[in-house]
Amino acid sequence: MDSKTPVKTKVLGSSSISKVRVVLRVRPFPRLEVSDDRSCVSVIGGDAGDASEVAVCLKDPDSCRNESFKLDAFYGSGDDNVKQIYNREVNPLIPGIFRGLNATVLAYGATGSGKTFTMQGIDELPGLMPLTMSTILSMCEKTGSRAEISYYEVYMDRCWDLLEVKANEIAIWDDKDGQVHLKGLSSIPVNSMSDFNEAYSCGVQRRKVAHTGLNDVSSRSHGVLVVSVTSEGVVTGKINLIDLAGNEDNRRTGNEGIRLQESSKINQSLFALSNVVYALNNNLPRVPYRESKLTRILQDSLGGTSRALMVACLNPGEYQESLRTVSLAARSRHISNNISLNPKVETPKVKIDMEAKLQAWLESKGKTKSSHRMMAIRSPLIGTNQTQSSVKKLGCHRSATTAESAKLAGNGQRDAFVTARNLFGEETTAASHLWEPIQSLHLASPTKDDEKDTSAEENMLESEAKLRDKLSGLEKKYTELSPLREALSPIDSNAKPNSADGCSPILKSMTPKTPLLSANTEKMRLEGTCQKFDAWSTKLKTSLIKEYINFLNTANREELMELKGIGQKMAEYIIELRGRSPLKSLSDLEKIGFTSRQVHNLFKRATEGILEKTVSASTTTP
Ligand SMILES: Nc1ncnc2c1ncn2[C@@H]1O[C@H](COP(=O)(O)OP(=O)(O)OP(=O)(O)O)[C@@H](O)[C@H]1O
Repeated sequence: MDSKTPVKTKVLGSSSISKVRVVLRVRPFPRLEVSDDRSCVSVIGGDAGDASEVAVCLKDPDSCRNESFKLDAFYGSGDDNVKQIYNREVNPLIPGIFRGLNATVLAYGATGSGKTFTMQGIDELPGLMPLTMSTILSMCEKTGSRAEISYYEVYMDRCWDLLEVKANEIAIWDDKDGQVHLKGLSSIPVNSMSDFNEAYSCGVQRRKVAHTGLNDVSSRSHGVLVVSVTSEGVVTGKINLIDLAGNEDNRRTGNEGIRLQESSKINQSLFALSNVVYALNNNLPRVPYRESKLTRILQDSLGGTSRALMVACLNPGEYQESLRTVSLAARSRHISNNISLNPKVETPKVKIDMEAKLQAWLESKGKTKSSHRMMAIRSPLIGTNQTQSSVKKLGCHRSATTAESAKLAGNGQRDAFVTARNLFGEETTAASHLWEPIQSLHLASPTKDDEKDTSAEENMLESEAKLRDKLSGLEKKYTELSPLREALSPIDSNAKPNSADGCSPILKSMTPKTPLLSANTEKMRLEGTCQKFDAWSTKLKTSLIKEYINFLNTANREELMELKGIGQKMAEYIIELRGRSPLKSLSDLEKIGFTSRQVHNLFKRATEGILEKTVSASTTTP
């Protein structure tokens, strides 16, 4: 974290806990309004400027009732308070965006409290949005990074792209890490402030505003400007700048018809926001993010992985509304976010480390690093047509007919196990060792998920057991020709059939009905064989996972849709997601809305499919 950043942060290993920072901004009274001493808000003990927190007092000028709240900073009604907020609160967040952190700045408050003035500003006094853009552009120049913007609004609980000429609704997806994905949201590169002003002002004009009894130009939607920083085509970090619509008391706005409907949607979404804050503050087991589009968007900023700054805006002449705003603001201040680097930044680092590890291992074994072999290890089938067709069959099994299976009988079995063949390669024993350093990387993800989700683990174990059983069956039938036999050759050489039925001891050891062998040496040999078989099964599983992921990364839309559980929308989203960053593990599927269990079931079905096909094909082989 930046040493200067005002965001309250506690470092915890690779991630850090950062509380939502909440500052108060008071707009001036309009010119003709009563004098400043009618202001309902004041700072207890004065504003020390650099104090770590301030106590704010809200006083009802009519009843003299007063209440105090603690916040992180106070910005009084001076003309330049937006610039001050920018310099002290927002500017320190920007370097983090270039290092892979995300941030959110949101203006919250009642209608007419100055949120749009704070975020958007006016020509003479630019708001936090243009000020942020300007700093990001100058940092891009220094670092060689690029900036892109997206701009959208949440109107009547639906999201609309503000940079598109034609109305374009966007869908929201969020993953298990709280990362929000907006499907179909456009983004445009910005190289200068004039690029920005051109695109942004068009967006501002499209945003819905209307005259109400409390504000001449009142926002009817929540507006979100996203500025992303990219380096070598990969998003490093981004900042969401959010101008919320204000809470409205409809006894005072005089809203009717569509204005009233808009107002009720605005109030509902802000109520959902207060429920989220309440749940987070009270450690409730369920945080109701899904109650509204607004809370889904804010998921990463409230209790998520992003740094967050709330600018609570007050109209000093509105006691009741100010009380409501400050009350929620003070509660939001206790929310902790678990700040971590954007995974898109972390991943290449891990990859490089693994390559280095593999290289070191090869050298220690006196083997030359052949680029050909390295490619085969990283992605056994990458770039070949065979890859696509063979892996595609993983998901096609349900529609495959017996006749098709029979047709596959000769080469079919080979095709079905192309995965295993490519995994183990020509030099089976040597290739198996090459996998050792990589195993930990690729198994890491499913294992971590398995810990979280025991049912998923059961599924996977069940799947693996079936896999073993079926492999054993095939081993019996295809001792001569089976590619699997080639793949399992080290086991074969150790475990010669020694029973009357000609089954290998491996099969006996895998079934509980098999009588125990009495001789100690035989038992040890058998145990060793079992261990090897287990190791090979695990490697095979790892290989299948890799192939499946490879397929998801390379298949076209139609091919993806042949996988059970993937419809057109999901296929399109996979293509869009992998365009930004290729899928690296099964758990990446959770980013597009699958639960951990669904991911495991999806893979399980595909694995069973390939084996079912092979077994049925095998029965027709003479
Ligand atoms: N610092 C300021 N100096 C001068 N005028 C201000 C200042 N802050 C806010 N205002 C004025 O107050 C009025 C209301 O502000 P604004 O539209 O930003 O409120 P809002 O909170 O966004 O309201 P809504 O939720 O209805 O959209 C505007 O006319 C704006 O120009």
